[in-house]
Amino acid sequence: MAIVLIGPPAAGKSKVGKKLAKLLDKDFVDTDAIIVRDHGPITEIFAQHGEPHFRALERAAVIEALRHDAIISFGGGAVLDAATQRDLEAHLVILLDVDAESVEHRIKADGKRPLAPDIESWKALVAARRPLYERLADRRVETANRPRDQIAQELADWIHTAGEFAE
Ligand SMILES: Nc1ncnc2c1ncn2[C@@H]1O[C@H](COP(=O)(O)OP(=O)(O)O)[C@@H](O)[C@H]1O
Ligand SMILES: O=C(O)C1=C[C@@H](OP(=O)(O)O)[C@@H](O)[C@H](O)C1
Ligand SMILES: [Mg+2]
Repeated sequence: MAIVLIGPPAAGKSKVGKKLAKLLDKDFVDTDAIIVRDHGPITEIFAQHGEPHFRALERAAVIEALRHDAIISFGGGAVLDAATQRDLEAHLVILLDVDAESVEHRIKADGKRPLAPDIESWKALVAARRPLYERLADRRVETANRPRDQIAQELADWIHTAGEFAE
């Protein structure tokens, strides 16, 4: 079983996932990193081939990632795929969440998300996905105004206590 981090763009899935993997001494896999490794920068994929093509590459990255007994950070839209939604039933799924006010400066700071270049598009994207994120998650963690180390440590403690992650 893998531990999968899902949630809105810039919630911290990639950064917290990496820290969590270190704390649990597990491998770390990021679906966006697989896509970039095999196909180049995400902004270029969106610009040259559009979102449906990106989603197809992302589905393949999800299949590869879920083969690993690892901490896996999904891209924010990976859960839109129906087959991925079904696959997640076999794994521990954690929703890293954040509100619009807190995420605004994070988005401005990196500016590399084609579907959420500004806070208004982020809000619309996340409002549409929120029911899906909540339905798929076994646990939800708020990340606003909290350091990433603290979030990762809380998750590691919970996973150990719950004993839900087979060693
Ligand atoms: N808990 C946090 N507090 C403040 N900034 C954060 C936090 N988590 C992530 N960030 C910042 O938000 C941006 C997105 O983080 P990232 O891990 O790439 O998110 P995701 O993978 O969910 O899109 C980065 O610039 C990161 O430094
Ligand atoms: O929400 C989305 O649709 C996307 C989120 C991004 O990943 P992060 O959630 O890691 O930023 C990346 O996969 C791509 O830009 C599309
Ligand atoms: Mg990410």
